[in-house]
Amino acid sequence: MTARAQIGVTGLAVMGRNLARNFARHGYTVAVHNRSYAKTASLVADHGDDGDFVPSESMADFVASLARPRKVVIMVKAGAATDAVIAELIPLLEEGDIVIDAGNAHFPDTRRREAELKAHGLHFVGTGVSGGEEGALNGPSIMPGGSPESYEWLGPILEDISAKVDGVPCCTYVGPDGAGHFVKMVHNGIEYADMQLIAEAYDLLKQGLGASAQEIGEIFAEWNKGDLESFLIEITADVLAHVDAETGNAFVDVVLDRAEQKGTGRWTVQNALDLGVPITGIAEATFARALSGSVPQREAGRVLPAESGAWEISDRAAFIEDVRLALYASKVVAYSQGFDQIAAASAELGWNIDRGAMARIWRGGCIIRARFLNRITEAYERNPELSLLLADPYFTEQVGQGVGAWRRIVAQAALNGVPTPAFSSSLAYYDGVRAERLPANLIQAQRDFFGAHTYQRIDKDGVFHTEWTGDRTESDA
Ligand SMILES: NC(=O)C1=CN([C@@H]2O[C@H](COP(=O)(O)OP(=O)(O)OC[C@H]3O[C@@H](n4cnc5c(N)ncnc54)[C@H](OP(=O)(O)O)[C@@H]3O)[C@@H](O)[C@H]2O)C=CC1
Ligand SMILES: O=C(CO)[C@H](O)[C@H](O)COP(=O)(O)O
Repeated sequence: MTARAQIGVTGLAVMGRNLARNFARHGYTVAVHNRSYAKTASLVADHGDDGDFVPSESMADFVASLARPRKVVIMVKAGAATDAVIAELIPLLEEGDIVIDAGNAHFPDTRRREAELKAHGLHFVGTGVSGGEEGALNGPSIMPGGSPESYEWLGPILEDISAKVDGVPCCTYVGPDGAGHFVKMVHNGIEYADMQLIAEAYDLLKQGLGASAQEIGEIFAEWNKGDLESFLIEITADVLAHVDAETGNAFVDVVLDRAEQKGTGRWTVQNALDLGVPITGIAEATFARALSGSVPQREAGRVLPAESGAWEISDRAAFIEDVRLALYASKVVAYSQGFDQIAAASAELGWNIDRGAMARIWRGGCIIRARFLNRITEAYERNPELSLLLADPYFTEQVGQGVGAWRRIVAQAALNGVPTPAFSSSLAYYDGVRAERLPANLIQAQRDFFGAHTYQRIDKDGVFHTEWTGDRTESDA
C-alpha cells in the first residue's frame, strides 16, 4: 500500500462521509474507512467522482495508506465508540501523527484522551464541527483544540474545507486540549437557547394572534431580512411553510411536541453549574425540552387551573414587532451568557480563548450562524476583556430599544398562561445583572443565622458573624 493519502476519515455515517467528500472536493487524497465496510464501499461507489479516495477495509490498511505525519479524523458516535477507535489506532500510529476527534465529545474526555495520546508521542486534536450534513459537505464551522504544533500541520487543511464568510475561514485554533470541544459544547448550548426562543416566539404568535403556521412562517421570513437574520430563523420559516403530504395539514401541526436531546445542552448546563456562571437562557431551554418529554407529569398537569382570560390583541402589527424585539433581546442574553461561560472556563483551565475569534468562526457553516455574530466579534475587538456582552455599547443600545416590548411580551404571556421560560428568564437575567442591589443580602443574613456562614458589610471591610441565638453581637469572623 502506498502511503499517499493526505488525510484520513474513519467513521463514514452522515457526518464522516460528507466531511470526506468535502476534503476530496478540495483536492486532497482522502483515506476512508468505516467499522463495517458497506459504508466505505457506498461512499466510493456513489461519490467516487468527488475526488481521490483511498478506501480500506481494515484499520491497518487505512493507516498504511496515509502519508506522514498521518492525520486521522475520527467521526464516530461520541463516547465509548471513540475510545474503541483510538485504542485500535494507537498501536498502528507513529510518533508525531495526529488523531483528530471531530465528533461531539465531552471536553473532559478530550482532555483525558489528549494526555493519553501525548504519552504515546501522538497529537490529539479534539475539534468541534458544526453544520450538520450540509455543512460537513459544503463547509462547516470548525473549532479545533490541541497543541499549537498540530494546528500548524492541520490548520491549513481545516481552514480550506471550512465555510467562508467575506473570504474569512470559519475555522481557527481555539486552545489546548479540550478547548475546541468545550467551545462546540457551548455553541450547542446557545443552539438550544436560540431554538427555544424561536419556538416561544412561534407559540406567542400562534396563541396571541391565532395565526396559522403558514402565516407565522411568513412573519419569520420577514424577520430574516433584518437583525434576526440567521440560519435558524430561515429554516423555521421554511419548516412552518411545509405541508404534510399525508394529511394536508401544516407539517408542524402533526409533529409530536416532545423535543429530544443527545446531551450537549445538558453538558453545557452541568458545566455552568460547576463554574458558577448563570446561563439561565440555555438552562431554561434544556429544561423546556425535558418538560416537553415529561409525559406523566404533563398528563397529570392538565387539570391545573389557568386563571387566565381570553387573549385579545387589538394591534396585531405592534404585537408582532414586540415579539420580534423580545426575541432579539433574549437572544443577545443567551449569547452573552454563553460567552461568559467560555471566559470562565478559559480562565480556569488556562486556555486563553479569544471570544471575538469564536464569534467570527460561528458566522458561517454552523447551526447558530447569524448576521449579528459580526457585532459580537466587533464588541470583543473593541474590548477583549469585556466582562458582559450586553454592556457593549452596541448591544446596550440595541437591547435597550426593545426592553419595553420585552416586558410587555413576558407580562402578557404570564397573564394569558403561555409558558415563555427562555423569554422570561432572559428578562429576569437582564434585570438582575443591571440591578444596583440584589436581595442576596437577605440570603447572606439567613445563611449566617442558620449556619454561621458569615457575611460582608457594605460599610467596612472584613467578614462578620452575628450571634443570632445569643445577644446578637457582631464579631469579625
Ligand atoms: N449528525 C449531525 O448533525 C452531527 C453530528 N456530530 C457528531 O459527529 C459524530 C458522527 O455523527 P453521525 O455521522 O451522525 O454518526 P453517528 O453518531 O450516528 O455514528 C455512526 C458512526 O459511528 C460508527 N461507530 C459506532 N460505534 C462504533 C464502534 N464501537 N467502533 C467503530 N465505529 C463505531 C458507525 O460505524 P458502523 O457503520 O459500523 O455502525 C458509524 O460510522 C458524532 O460524534 C456526532 O455527535 C457533530 C455535528 C453534527
Ligand atoms: O452538534 C450539532 C449541531 O451543531 C447537532 O445538530 C446536535 O448534536 C443536535 O443536538 P441535539 O440532538 O441534542 O438537539
